[in-house]
Amino acid sequence: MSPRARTALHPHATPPELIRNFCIIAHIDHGKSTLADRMLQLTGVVDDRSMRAQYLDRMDIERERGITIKSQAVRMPWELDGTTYALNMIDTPGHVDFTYEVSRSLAACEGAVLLVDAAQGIEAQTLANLYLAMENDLTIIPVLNKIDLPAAQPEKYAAELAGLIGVDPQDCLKVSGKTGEGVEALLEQIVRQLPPPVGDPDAPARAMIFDSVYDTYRGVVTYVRVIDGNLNPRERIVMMSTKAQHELLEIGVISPEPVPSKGLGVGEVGYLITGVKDVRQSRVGDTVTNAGKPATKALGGYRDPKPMVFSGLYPIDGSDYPDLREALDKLKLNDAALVYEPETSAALGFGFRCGFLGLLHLEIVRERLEREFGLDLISTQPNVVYQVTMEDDTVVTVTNPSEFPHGKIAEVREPIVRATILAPSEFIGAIMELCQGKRGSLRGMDYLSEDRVEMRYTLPLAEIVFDFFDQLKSRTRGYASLDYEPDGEQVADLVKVDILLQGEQVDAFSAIVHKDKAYGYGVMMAGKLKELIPRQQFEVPIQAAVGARIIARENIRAIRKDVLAKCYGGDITRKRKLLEKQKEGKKRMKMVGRVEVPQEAFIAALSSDDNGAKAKK
Ligand SMILES: Nc1nc2c(ncn2[C@@H]2O[C@H](COP(=O)(O)OP(=O)(O)OP(=O)(O)O)[C@@H](O)[C@H]2O)c(=O)[nH]1
Repeated sequence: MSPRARTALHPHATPPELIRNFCIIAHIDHGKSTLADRMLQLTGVVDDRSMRAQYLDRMDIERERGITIKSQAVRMPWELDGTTYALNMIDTPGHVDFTYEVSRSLAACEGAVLLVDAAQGIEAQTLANLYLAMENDLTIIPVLNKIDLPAAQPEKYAAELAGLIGVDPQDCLKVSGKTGEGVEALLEQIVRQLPPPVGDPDAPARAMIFDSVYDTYRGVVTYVRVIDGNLNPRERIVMMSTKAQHELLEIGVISPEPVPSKGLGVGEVGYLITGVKDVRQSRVGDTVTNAGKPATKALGGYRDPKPMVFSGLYPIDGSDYPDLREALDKLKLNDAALVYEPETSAALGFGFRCGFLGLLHLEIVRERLEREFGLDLISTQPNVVYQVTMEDDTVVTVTNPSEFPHGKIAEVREPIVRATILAPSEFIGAIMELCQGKRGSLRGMDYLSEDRVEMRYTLPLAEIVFDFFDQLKSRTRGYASLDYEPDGEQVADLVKVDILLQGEQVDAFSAIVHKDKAYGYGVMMAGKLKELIPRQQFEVPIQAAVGARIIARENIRAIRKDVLAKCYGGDITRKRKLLEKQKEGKKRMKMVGRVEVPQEAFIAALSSDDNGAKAKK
């Protein structure tokens, strides 16, 4: 049956009692996307011929990295006892940076399949996602996955999982997303155990926007979940926060490609197209209603995500600045957690200071900007947000080291997180050592089973966002898992380290670091720049300074590069040509005071691979 024929089963909106909205939540790599693939196949939404692994991971980056970044909603028919139900599945990302996507998806569902790898057991994000689902009052179906693996211990982990959510171990379903074993039984339980959506079909329409994307041909495509009433093609709709009115050109469901329908009713999940090109018209979290019979009260909306890590993004070619602005506007539509505002840097020119949920988020945004919009970008050293209180009680919020105030500072506060680490108990010592080195303090520790512990720490965000996860993995041979959430701020001994070239400060290289690490940063940066900046016609000192105090120094020795040296005697045109060529080369240089710094030196000095700012996967 073609997708179109299937929706013809319900030419108008599907009655809510035949709808089940669910998501799959799990720790990263526990097999959500693979299970989703099997469901698409079993329900006939994707035929065997068109099937490819990770079907719903539509972005190239997702497929290459094998991770889910965006949530995806898809509708699948499933027959039970002679009745055909519409199952709306929302596939969600597992990485801690994308928890925001997960929480939005959860708000669109009545139930969650909690998936646990039967060879690994419960991990840190299993817990984090479970708590999110519980906060949203979702019905939870516990499922052990990968039972085909020889190392699987479904009985052991069923007991762990059952203990966690307070059910009988017998009630944990056992499946293999790879072989398909147990997946039909799971689909049946989704219909039986999850409650159908409730809403008032006769009330004015209210639909929640949970995602939107920009399509070059069709304009903005908005994904909604209908709470009350109906939305129908050709009627006029209103976005409640902006009061903007549009005509609904097309409305439909994703199954697995967009399929137009004759309307969406209570509990349904689908998409809207109004032909609008202005990306700001469709705000995630906004409520859509009918213009003819508008609702008076908007739905609750989502909590705005708070960016945790900031970095400057600059086009390598300064003339790409307007393109970068447009690209950010479009990307923002598909990534509500991204924030940005224009900034200028003496060294890098015009760019944007952008806020991200974490380093992986930064990496993904940068990669999407480069790939989807063809931009070449440079990103500056990432940093967290600091609150600086001056002695006269004024408070300065610092998202960029160059904003760090001069003058009399009373205290500097940095963000901290509440981290949960799950690991086999033999690694307790190694984990404690790592956390202490990162200025952490232990809040508590519990045994989940006799050989697995949960350790809870308070840690500075700045210590955790960079290489913490890599170090944790290497010290625990890959067995530990980590999750964290913001937990306020603390006073810390922080200083700003500046890098000076011949006495001139280079803003792009300044960093705010803990006092004990200032020296390390200064030596590292000065050493790196010495390698990267070519010799000039005079000696160039590179210094690292905290305030007026120099903490590290390197020297680039002088050289006199006389391009005319070889042109003895010689004719004047040849000389001119050589001088022209030298001028060309200079265009790609940035001047810092009298020092010429090649663009490549900035890129190399700030490249994340070298400064230890590698994102965790
Ligand atoms: N043996 C076996 N391997 C599986 C099974 N399900 C998934 N895998 C493998 O586990 C790995 C992770 O699977 P994914 O489906 O990509 O995991 P995910 O949870 O969607 O990952 P994220 O989207 O990044 O959160 C892949 O290598 C899969 O091939 C299973 O039932 N059995």
